[in-house]
Amino acid sequence: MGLQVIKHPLVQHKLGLMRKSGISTKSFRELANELGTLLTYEATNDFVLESYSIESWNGESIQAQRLKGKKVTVIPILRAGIGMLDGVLDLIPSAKVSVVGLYRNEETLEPVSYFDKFVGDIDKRIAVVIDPMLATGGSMIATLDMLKEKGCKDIRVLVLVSAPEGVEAVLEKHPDVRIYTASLDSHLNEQGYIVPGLGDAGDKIFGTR
Ligand SMILES: O=P(O)(O)OC[C@H]1O[C@H](OP(=O)(O)OP(=O)(O)O)[C@H](O)[C@@H]1O
Ligand SMILES: O=c1cc[nH]c(=O)[nH]1
Ligand SMILES: [Mg+2]
Repeated sequence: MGLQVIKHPLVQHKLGLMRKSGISTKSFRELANELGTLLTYEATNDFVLESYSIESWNGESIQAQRLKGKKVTVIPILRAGIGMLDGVLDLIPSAKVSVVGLYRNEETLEPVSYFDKFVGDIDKRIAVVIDPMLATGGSMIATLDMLKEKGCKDIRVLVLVSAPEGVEAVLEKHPDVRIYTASLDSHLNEQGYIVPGLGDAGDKIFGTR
């Protein structure tokens, strides 16, 4: 399905604000959620509708539209994914939340799993994975492997900033997944950080830097 870079002016403006050095935890958190909302808007534009009858304000019976079909589970990758969660739930308030806990080993850059909790009917839901950063792709691939093992078929990934190396790795292993991102950045540095990137998104959201 591939990669979609969301070029919307509001997305690009907010991402620019997030890249500034010295940004406060409060501002970084607010912008991560706002971008979570905007990426959700784009990633749901093919959701299926059905018509149904309602009685309108003047007593007439009219046709309205409502969402039909599969429900959603949102999967934040801990910790940093939590920073986008409220923004996503603003648009899909009835979504169930599954959680994947992973951190990246600083030397090997390999993902280390420490927690997961999935909703029971996850195989019947559209899965929306959220994480601000897609760097080597290791954390995302590990998450997608878990979701596929649980039977997920329709999986969408929302990331604020992605690196070409990570996107290529994810799509090579999981070509059926759709990735929505605010930016495809230049490259990874020697420590595996995205350039120009955002720095350590988890630390900035939780104030641990
Ligand atoms: O594509 P990758 O090379 O796997 O790197 C990306 C991962 O690294 C960051 O998490 P981190 O390990 O810093 O954990 P945190 O969210 O707890 O800070 C980020 O939020 C992604 O989950
Ligand atoms: O640039 C990066 C890479 C991984 N994790 C981050 O938080 N930032
Ligand atoms: Mg981190």
